[in-house]
Amino acid sequence: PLWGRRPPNQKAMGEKAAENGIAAMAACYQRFDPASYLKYNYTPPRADFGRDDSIVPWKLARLHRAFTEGDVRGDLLVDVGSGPTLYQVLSGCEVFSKVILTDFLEVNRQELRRWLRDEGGCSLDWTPYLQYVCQLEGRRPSAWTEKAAKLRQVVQDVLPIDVHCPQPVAPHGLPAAGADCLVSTFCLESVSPDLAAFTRALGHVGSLLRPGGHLLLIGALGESYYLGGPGVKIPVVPLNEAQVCASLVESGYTLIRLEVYTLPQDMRVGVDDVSGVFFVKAKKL
Ligand SMILES: C[S@@+](CC[C@H](N)C(=O)[O-])C[C@H]1O[C@@H](n2cnc3c(N)ncnc32)[C@H](O)[C@@H]1O
Ligand SMILES: O=S(=O)(c1ccc2c(c1)CN[C@@H](CF)C2)N1CCSCC1
Repeated sequence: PLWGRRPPNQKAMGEKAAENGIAAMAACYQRFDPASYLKYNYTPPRADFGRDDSIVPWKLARLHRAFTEGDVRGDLLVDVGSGPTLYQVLSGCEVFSKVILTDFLEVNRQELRRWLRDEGGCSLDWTPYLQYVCQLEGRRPSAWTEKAAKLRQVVQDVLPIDVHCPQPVAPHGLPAAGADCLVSTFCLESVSPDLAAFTRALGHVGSLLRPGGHLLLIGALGESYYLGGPGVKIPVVPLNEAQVCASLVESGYTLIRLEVYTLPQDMRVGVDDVSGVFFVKAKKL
């Protein structure tokens, strides 16, 4: 009889709801299409190297500065939730002797491996990105071929990852000492059903980082959805700066710098409802 049953445990109900939200998110990602995603976000007008107010120069310049201003050092850089993109490690590959790329989906890991093997058939030509970062480094743009070779040389592996697992990467996938630096772009808020899950995921990825290591985090502000393919609407947890800062502190990081970019109207092209982009440099306590 109902009156004889133990009242449902609030904690168990909360955990079940969290599991359901994460499972629903994973189901969305089964329809993610790398080629469409790259086209929506990494070709003009969003990826316009000729515009001073373009998001691309803004992001690449912040990554370049963060990797080269002297406090970030070590051997191993891990990119969390790489997707099918490489721009996020173009500066880091000059600073770290080992880079590990990661993603939840095999289709994205395959896209990355296609570029790394230089076999052709990639969905996007990264040359403009390589050339731009070479210029940031004071090199001539034609040095992009050397940078491409450098990146292919330092990438050690492309591993599966699930940021909702307390141990996001399989045992022995990474050295026991952890990574010296993590970079993650547009991942955590795009795979978490709510703010609590985003904060937990931040803590989980922190377990991959050695104490004193750095986290470079780029993400969307005020975004509630994006298109991961034609008709593939993926929910995003809308964040503001204060929530990003609070989640970092709650997950054991100390904030070094947070910068915000506000998307010009003509870059709001219907593939998402993002209003801004944040760049965070933080350190694991
Ligand atoms: C919006 S994309 C970001 C891709 C890339 N980092 C960028 O800057 O464009 C989000 C990525 O998170 C990955 N992802 C989905 N669920 C995940 C999970 N549970 N753990 C880690 N990554 C996940 C997706 O496969 C996708 O590649
Ligand atoms: O900042 S972007 O405009 C950008 C890049 C990627 C994303 C968004 C925005 C917003 N939706 C995210 C969904 F997860 C993915 N950008 C696109 C051009 S290259 C640099 C990054």
